[in-house]
Amino acid sequence: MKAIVSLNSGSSSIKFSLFTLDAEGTLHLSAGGKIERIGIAPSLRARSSDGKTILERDWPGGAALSHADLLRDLFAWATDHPLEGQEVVAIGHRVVHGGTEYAAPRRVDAPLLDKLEALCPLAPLHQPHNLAAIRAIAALAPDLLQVACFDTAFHHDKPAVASRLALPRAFHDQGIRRYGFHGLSYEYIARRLGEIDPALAAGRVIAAHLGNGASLCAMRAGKSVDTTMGFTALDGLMMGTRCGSIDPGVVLHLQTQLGMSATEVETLFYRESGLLGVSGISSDMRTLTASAAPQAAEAIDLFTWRAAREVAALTASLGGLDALVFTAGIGENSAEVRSRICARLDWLGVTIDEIANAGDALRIGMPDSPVAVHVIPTDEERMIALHTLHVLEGTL
Ligand SMILES: Nc1ncnc2c1ncn2[C@@H]1O[C@H](COP(=O)(O)OP(=O)(O)O)[C@@H](O)[C@H]1O
Ligand SMILES: CC(=O)OP(=O)(O)O
Ligand SMILES: [Mg+2]
Repeated sequence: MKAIVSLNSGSSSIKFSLFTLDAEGTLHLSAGGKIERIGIAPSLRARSSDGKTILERDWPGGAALSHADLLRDLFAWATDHPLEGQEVVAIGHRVVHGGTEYAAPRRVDAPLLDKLEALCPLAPLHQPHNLAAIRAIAALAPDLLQVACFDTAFHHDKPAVASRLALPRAFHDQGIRRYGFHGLSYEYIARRLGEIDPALAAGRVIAAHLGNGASLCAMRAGKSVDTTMGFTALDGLMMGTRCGSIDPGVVLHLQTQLGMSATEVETLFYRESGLLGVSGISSDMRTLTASAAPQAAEAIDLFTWRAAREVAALTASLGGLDALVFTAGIGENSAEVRSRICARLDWLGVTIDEIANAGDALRIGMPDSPVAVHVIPTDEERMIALHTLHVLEGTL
């Protein structure tokens, strides 16, 4: 049976899925897994579609292991365990930055890789891992179709006003503009909400992708009209290790007054800030919600305050709000974070049923809440597989 593999390298995780293709060309999940807590204490778990664990592994003392190290181990395991009766015909990848040029999934070739390589400085926590995985697979299986699916693509056609920075025009013209990320996740959420509640999906929706990277997307009729991330995945919300939006005067001060180099500022903003920097304890929300330290509470407070504030800002972009959807690692699993964000949005008509919320139910809004509130698990891997299938079929 033909199969498609999806690979999604996030900032703290590597997620992967195997989908088989039936005679009608429909995808069926066969197995999936993730390596999580990369940079802290990586662990891997993969399950078959019936929920059985097929692979479990820890890397004790593995905080220093990079995405590349862990991918190497994963590929070594995959090579030692060939799939019986399944022929992988394509591998789809999440590639975080597609720049101005790539607004749709693309078959990978050498010129494309060179163009994407040039975007690495704009996504240092992601793009290098995304491309390293593509190159590693190309070395193992040079004839295998590989497809790049861009996080930026979903936002490509958002209104001009949500794409422009208030800089002289020449900077915009050379690509210094607001792109937006987590697009595969938002595309999936838009589709899924369309299945769950088509009328709601046709309205004004804010999706909150709260993972190690975190952003919001304002959608009207399933299309992105605004988003909190911009030129890079550093903008917008406070994240696991990223500061999110920051007064540009701080950058100038760090460099001119504190003598920090550009590389030091990059490390500070991408890797040492956010939940990790404010708490001084961890970038991982599970650790912080379990901690009694006041610094952990302060980090969570700042995270939820920022998220609520940005929901209000995106509500202005939409001219009102019909639904708020939580997704990704924190959004799907942390009732406490959802509750604290929604409590700050009570005035906007976001009122939740705490019992449904505590149970991670699909619908957590009060029945009479003016704004519907949902928890929808994202599935970037399925979106990648669907795009890869379209490229395979030549329909893209
Ligand atoms: N049960 C949980 N409660 C609170 N936070 C959780 C839970 N499960 C996962 N998370 C958080 O989700 C974040 C990782 O999200 P994820 O979407 O997997 O990351 P990535 O951005 O790397 O794809 C971490 O902060 C983790 O602590
Ligand atoms: C774009 C981004 O921040 O992705 P992730 O959430 O996987 O880190
Ligand atoms: Mg992610």
